[in-house]
Amino acid sequence: MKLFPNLVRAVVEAIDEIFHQNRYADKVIEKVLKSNPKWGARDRGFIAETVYDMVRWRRLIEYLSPSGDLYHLFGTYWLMHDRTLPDWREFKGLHPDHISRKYRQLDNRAILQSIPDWLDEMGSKQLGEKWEKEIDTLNQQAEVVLRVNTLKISREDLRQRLAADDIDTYLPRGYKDALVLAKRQNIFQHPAFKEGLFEVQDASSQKVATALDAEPGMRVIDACAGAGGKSLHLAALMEDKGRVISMDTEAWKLQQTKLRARRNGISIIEPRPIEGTKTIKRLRESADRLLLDVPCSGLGVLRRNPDTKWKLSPESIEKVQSIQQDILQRYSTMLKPGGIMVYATCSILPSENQDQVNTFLASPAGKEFELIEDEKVLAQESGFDGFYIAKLKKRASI
Ligand SMILES: C[S@@+](CC[C@H](N)C(=O)[O-])C[C@H]1O[C@@H](n2cnc3c(N)ncnc32)[C@H](O)[C@@H]1O
Repeated sequence: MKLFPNLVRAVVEAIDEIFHQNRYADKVIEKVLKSNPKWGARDRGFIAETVYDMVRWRRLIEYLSPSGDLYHLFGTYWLMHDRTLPDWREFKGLHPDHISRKYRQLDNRAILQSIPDWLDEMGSKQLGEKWEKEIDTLNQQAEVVLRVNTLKISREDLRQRLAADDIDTYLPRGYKDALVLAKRQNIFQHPAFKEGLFEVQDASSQKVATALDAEPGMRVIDACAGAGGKSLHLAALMEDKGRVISMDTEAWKLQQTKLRARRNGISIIEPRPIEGTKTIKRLRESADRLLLDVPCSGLGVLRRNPDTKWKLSPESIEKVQSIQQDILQRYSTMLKPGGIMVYATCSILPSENQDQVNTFLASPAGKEFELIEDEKVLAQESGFDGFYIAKLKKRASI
């Protein structure tokens, strides 16, 4: 594979901002790609994938590199993939045999898997023998999964429409609205996206709305709706009949939900920002179905957001866990007696998942609830993102 100086420069500049100025990888990549509209799809793909992969393998690269020089870091990354480096002045001082010897002698799992020590300890403590394979899987690149908007098109028809443009997809077993792209590409450019025929949503994430068993005509609250991925899915499952109240403390995210609903041809979504405790109290016992897709560490979606590894800390995880319990305690009051509530995270840590549900069930706020079932979705077993989905029922009043 030939390296082009301008593309390597773009990668190195992006890495500088992400590693040294602590900026978010997706934002930096977006800015870099915008800076040169002449780059074609292959160049863009090279820059984006190389930057993400270097972010993913940051700790290992820094360990193996002879120095912290950005070109040395890039060259080390390149050599780690058994590729050869061109004879550029910037790569002087890099020796493939030194790097491979250092790699062969390495037996520290946290460095090999390119994660902080505290994360390796936490994962191993909470997931036991499943941890090693899980972190290994979470270090691989994710596939691109589409959720077909069944309000507008069937899965088979969308598949054919994409195939006509040489976009091959496969049908993953057990996910009835999902299509997986055979090859990674920027699918947002396709006209079918602009027509609202699909959304990009991982297969594990597609299980969340399905777990609510929402029916047309019901009143559903999605209490942590964000940009609305699950609200859109819920509205499609409800055939755009009834009401989906999409709430979030970040009102700007709900603007996205609104735009996406329009593109999807959905009319039943009502965005409602959470302005304080009153917003919740006003909706007491008003929902047939309640989704709590709570903020979490995001450890189940590391394949998609590799820089999460470097942004998290034991303290930030502890903080998000207290928000999760607070949401369970206060928001569960919005469910009608006899209704169903789903608690979901994109984390694989029991402390954010079943432990939270058990704490809730043992508390006064949880005494009306019973756990119907829960699913601990590990990336190593599903082949998709790591998730947790618990389905609870509130006893009907007598
Ligand atoms: C996992 S994300 C939601 C993703 C979204 N459901 C989707 O499918 O696209 C969690 C969301 O919870 C929101 N959030 C954080 N604290 C909250 C709180 N106390 N009440 C409600 N939402 C909150 C965040 O702004 C974020 O959008």
